[in-house]
Amino acid sequence: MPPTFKKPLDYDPGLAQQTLQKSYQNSDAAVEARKRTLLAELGLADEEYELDDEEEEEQYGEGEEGLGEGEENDEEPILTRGHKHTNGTASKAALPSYGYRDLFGKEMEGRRRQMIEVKGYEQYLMDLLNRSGEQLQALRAEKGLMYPGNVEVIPELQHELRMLQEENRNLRSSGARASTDGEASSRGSSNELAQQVSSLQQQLAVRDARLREAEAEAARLKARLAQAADGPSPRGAAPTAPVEELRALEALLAESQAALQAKERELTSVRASKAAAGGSADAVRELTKQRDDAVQAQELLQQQLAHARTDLATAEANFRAQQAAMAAATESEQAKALQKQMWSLTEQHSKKVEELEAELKQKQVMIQQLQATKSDALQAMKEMKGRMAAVKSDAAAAYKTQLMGVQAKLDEIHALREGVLEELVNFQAEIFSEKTITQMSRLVRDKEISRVRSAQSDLRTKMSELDQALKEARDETETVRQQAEQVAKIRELEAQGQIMHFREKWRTEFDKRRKLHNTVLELKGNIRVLCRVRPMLDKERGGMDAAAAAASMPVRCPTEETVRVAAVDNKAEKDFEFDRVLSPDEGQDKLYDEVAALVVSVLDGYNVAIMAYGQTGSGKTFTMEGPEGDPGVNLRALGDLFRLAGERAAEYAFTFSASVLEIYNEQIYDLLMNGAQDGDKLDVKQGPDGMYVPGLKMEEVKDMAEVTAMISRGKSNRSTYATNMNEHSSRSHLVLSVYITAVSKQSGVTLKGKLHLIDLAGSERLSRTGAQGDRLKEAQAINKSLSALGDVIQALQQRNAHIPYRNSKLTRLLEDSLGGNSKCVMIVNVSPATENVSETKCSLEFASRARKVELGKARVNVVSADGASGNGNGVSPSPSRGPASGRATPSGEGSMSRVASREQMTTSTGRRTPGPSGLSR
Ligand SMILES: Nc1ncnc2c1ncn2[C@@H]1O[C@H](COP(=O)(O)OP(=O)(O)OP(=O)(O)O)[C@@H](O)[C@H]1O
Repeated sequence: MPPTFKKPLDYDPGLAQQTLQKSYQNSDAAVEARKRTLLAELGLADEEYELDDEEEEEQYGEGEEGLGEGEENDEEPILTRGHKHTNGTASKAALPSYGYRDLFGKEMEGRRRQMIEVKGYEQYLMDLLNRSGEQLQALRAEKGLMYPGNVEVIPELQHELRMLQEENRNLRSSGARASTDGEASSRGSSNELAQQVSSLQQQLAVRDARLREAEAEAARLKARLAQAADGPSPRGAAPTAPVEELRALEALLAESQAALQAKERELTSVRASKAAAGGSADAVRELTKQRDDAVQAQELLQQQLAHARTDLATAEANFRAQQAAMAAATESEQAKALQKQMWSLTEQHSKKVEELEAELKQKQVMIQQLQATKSDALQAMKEMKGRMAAVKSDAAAAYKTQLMGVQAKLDEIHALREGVLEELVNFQAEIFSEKTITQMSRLVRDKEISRVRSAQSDLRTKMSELDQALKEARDETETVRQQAEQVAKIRELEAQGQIMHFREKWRTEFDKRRKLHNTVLELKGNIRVLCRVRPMLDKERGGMDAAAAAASMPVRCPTEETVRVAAVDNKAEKDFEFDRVLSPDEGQDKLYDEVAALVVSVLDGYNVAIMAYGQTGSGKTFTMEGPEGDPGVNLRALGDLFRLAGERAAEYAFTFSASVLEIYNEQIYDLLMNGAQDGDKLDVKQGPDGMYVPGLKMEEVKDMAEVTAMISRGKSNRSTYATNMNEHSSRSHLVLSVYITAVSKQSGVTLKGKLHLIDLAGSERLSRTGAQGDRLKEAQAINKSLSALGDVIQALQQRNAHIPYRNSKLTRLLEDSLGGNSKCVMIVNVSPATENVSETKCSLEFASRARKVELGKARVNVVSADGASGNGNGVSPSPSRGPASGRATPSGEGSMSRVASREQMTTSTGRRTPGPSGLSR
């Protein structure tokens, strides 16, 4: 009975068929050889038993049919017709019956076929195992050692196969033995044969059972392989319909095999019963027939199974093809989507390009139009210019011609008038001569009179004509004048463009000049010292005229930077050098010219102090205030500031405010406050914008009128509490302060400048005054503040770490004006009188020392648009705090370099003389 088996993966039917055929051939050859041997042993010629398969089949069929159909042929030997050397009738009767032999041959044939099938099946199994092994190796190589158990299964199967092969060999040998035994038993009884057949069938059953086990194992392996191959794949499951069909067929095959086994068992039992009953050939035949039918049915089933496997292989191939197609379809769909996207992008891009091109074209058209308009405008301008030039030249020519005509007419009229006048004169002469010489006849006289009257009438007519001509000429002149005005207006319009240009240029130049000027001042040093020698007063001349008095003055000004004090009281003549020395004949304007630049820098956000120093009567008040009609620094400075602020009004919004205070006996008085004040109450403090006096009245001023009114109010308040104004003014310091805020209209940046204009108290020495009581107290106070000023100047000069600003109200107030972020001018006023020479020398020495002070580079007080304070050079966040920033590094590089340059300048000119080191007054 052929074993049932399942189609392995990649089953090759061609190879199996080849193997099967080969096995058949080998088996056939072996069986044939055995047959021949048996026939030879039986004494039968080959020819007698020569049957081809077809004949044999036919004979068997007929025989079997015959066995099944007719009872009379029961004993007829099956191989009767094979005896060819005998005729039909004679041989049947003459030859012995060989029925067992035929039966044996048939059995042998059946066994032979089974063996062939088994051998083919073995081969197939080997093939299957080999392929499975290869697939397993490939899978293991691909997946790693995922199914190591398979490796163990294959050797087991191989071992089992070897066992089966061994059994087959045994079967063959037992078959051979059975043949031998059958030969022997052919001489004996059919029972033995039946037993042998039974035994063989049992063995076959055992073998089939094992084969089924092997097949089941192979199926299990195949399933695991299929699982290993399909399981991890995400593409989907293999088609199940052909597999199910295959399984159904296999099940059918198994049933048929079971049925076959049952038939065989039945046959065995029948044979056994036959043996027991003495044999029943009919029953055996019947069973044999049934078995053959079953075998045929099995073969049919196997064919169906093969078909099913083929279908399965086809389905699998289709499935793979479908998977590949699906993958390809997915890829092609993606490609299509991408292509679609690309097309859409390309379309969008093309649209955009088209839009841009259209826009570009529009722009080009616009540019062309604009160019055309521009060229038209240029052409029109050109034409206009030409026409204007023509009009101008025409007008000028016409004006000239008309003027010449008018002039000619006027000349003519003048000539006529001259003629008429001459005639009149002649006529009068004639009249008078007639009166005196002869008596004219009345008639002649009347005639002459009428003639004269006629002439007069003519003259009047001519005069009226001339008046008319003159009027016309005037009208023409007016017309020409109007035309000339029009031409002038046109010229003015033309010039305005140039004016704007020049104004801009001027502004740039102005800014440059201002910056350069500030730089020059900075390079010169921050305390500039000017010396002013006042003229001799009448009372000082001693009866001398101005020229003689000037010639006798002990104080001279040999150069613009030198003042010379003559030798007096056994002291040698001495020269003092200052930044500028103003001689007695130099007026207020010259002095102001020297400080004007510093005054202007207040508008740029600098702190500036201008102080007049000198003994009483030396001209300090004259310099700062000035007499009526000849204003001093104060009013000139304010006038200048208002004027410049007006000029810069386009760029900045300026605010002016001012205060007037007095320091008397070390107390501060607010001169803008009416009535008596307690001077102790006002003190100097340091605020965010620098030094200030809390409670001091600051008034906003908008013009010079307000300033003048404010100053005179201050003076008036001062005089109310000062019993003797002249003496009082000599013993107090007067400070006029101007605070300017400039907000840039462009950037919003605020500049804050402060100007102190100080008329100091008289600087004469205490010993010289001989004061006592209140006078002594006043003198001591003055001495204290001026001494403090001297100490501050000395400390600054020596670049001390500590500057004693707090020693007096004056120095405290000037702290941010004598500091590093300010500009300071000291005007030392001196008297030229001989009796004042000693004090003059003291003042000049004091001023010389002050001139050596280097305050460091001045800084602008800036408040940015967002309110943050700063300064021009970024040194200090609070520029007004002089001591904190300006002198924190008194020996800083900038300061040193400036000193060096100044001293170098002094050496090169050789005119500077170092003053005494002490500052005592
Ligand atoms: N440059 C000058 N030209 C003409 N006169 C002058 C000049 N300087 C001063 N004087 C006159 O000298 C006199 C004294 O001047 P002034 O009062 O200004 O001195 P002072 O230093 O202010 O005195 P005090 O300290 O007492 O105030 C005045 O009569 C003044 O007119």
